Amino acid sequence: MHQPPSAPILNSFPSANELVESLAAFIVKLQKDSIDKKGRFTVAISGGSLPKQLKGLIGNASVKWDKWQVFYADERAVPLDHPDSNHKLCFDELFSKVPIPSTNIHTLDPSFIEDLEELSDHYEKELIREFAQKDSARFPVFDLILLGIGPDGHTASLFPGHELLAEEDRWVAYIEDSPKPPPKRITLTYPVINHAAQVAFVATGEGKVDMLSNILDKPEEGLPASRVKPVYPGQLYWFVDDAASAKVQYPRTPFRL
Ligand SMILES: O=C(O)[C@H](O)[C@@H](O)[C@H](O)[C@H](O)COP(=O)(O)O
Repeated sequence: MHQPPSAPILNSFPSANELVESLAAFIVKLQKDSIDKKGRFTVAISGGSLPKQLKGLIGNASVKWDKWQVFYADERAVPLDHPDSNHKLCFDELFSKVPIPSTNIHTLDPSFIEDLEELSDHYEKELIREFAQKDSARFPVFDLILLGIGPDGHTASLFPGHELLAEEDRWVAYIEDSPKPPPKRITLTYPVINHAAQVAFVATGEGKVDMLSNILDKPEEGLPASRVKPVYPGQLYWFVDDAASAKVQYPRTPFRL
């Protein structure tokens, strides 16, 4: 019998520093468990303010960068050195500052950016290469997917009311009309996000306060971020600061590893 998804775990921190340090400790622990079990750690990362929140990993001797396989939860259809590129953002904020082999970072193929169908198919094949022969599951099982939330409740490039919310089959899909610029993007789909072993949202600042309480206290509204419900035994975590969670009624859990 199928178990229902576990309830999200909400960790709220009084300061930005405590959040950054706790998030790094959480990631290092998941990394160790994954490497002990499978010899690798598969992570998907989105853009926005998230890469900056990962600075607790820089200079951290416990991080085994050569065992990481990094994908982007969503990416903009632009060259890799374009100011809108999530890869450029992550590279500037994190990957240029740590000893990760460049072959462990799975970027989109910039030669396909004019053709979104090709671009997303190609990225899906990149995932298949990493996951399909190693795991026999229908969908890839990322060890960790790290996501942000937008002011309209979007996450990755899954926007309210968009047909991509109903995607049940593809691993990677494209969007040509993103309400957040730039309009052309590719994104992991819900089946992939919801098959991850762990998913963590990171959201900080009072600008997120109303949206955070909508997502956590009114999941029945079906905002894109509320639809992130990893299938059992997957677990969803929230790493937020007290400014962002000020209006949330949903119970907080004291942070522990
Ligand atoms: O490429 C993107 O646009 C992002 O992946 C997007 O989903 C982002 O994570 C949210 O919009 C939150 O952005 P902030 O953290 O900047 O608020």
